[in-house]
Amino acid sequence: MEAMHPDVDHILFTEEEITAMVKRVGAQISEDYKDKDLVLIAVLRGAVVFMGDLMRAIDCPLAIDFMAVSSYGDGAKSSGIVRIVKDLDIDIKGRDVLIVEDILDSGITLKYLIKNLSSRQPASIEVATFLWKDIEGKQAAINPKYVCTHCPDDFVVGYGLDYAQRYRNLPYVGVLKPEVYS
Ligand SMILES: O=P(O)(O)OC[C@H]1O[C@H](OP(=O)(O)OP(=O)(O)O)[C@H](O)[C@@H]1O
Ligand code: HPA
Ligand SMILES: [Mg+2]
Repeated sequence: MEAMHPDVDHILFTEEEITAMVKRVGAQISEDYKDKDLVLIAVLRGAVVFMGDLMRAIDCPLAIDFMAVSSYGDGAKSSGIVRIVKDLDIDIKGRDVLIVEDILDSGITLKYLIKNLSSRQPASIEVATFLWKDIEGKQAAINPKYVCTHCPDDFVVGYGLDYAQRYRNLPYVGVLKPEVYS
């Protein structure tokens, strides 16, 4: 295993653990969508790493597309305002949409996306998130159908997740040392 980054306090999920979790969720999705018209929509930029692994763990026909929204900017707290930076290229009307996210934290991003994408009349819409900070009272009422793992209420980085655009390339998920962002 590679050395831990000096800005990381401790590792939450190792590369090996992540591989196993993504395979498990991929198998579930393969079973549920084998007779459907699946479109995976990844939310840039954080979800790209999970998307790359998840799509290869799904064994049924699918299409992919990307949307870019941003609410955190370069900070460790959501601004509360979600901006669409890049919209979909494909039409999702009548198709089975699965939104692919790296993390469900306050829920502000997903709440906005579900509302926005639902208005385009997909046949179905569900969420697959790599991490879920399901802390009571913190979140908008969102129930992701597919979750790789739950996560404590700390600021985490790695496996696509950033702080000020850094650390996305770490192959594990770790808790960032508070002195790095405070
Ligand atoms: O549940 P929430 O509190 O809304 O937080 C989750 C969202 O925030 C992060 O994205 P960010 O806006 O930082 O953009 P990024 O994916 O480019 O890092 C993360 O990738 C999720 O999309
Ligand atoms: O804990 C987090 N880490 C990185 N990005 C995030 N976006 C929401 N929560 C987080
Ligand atoms: Mg981010």
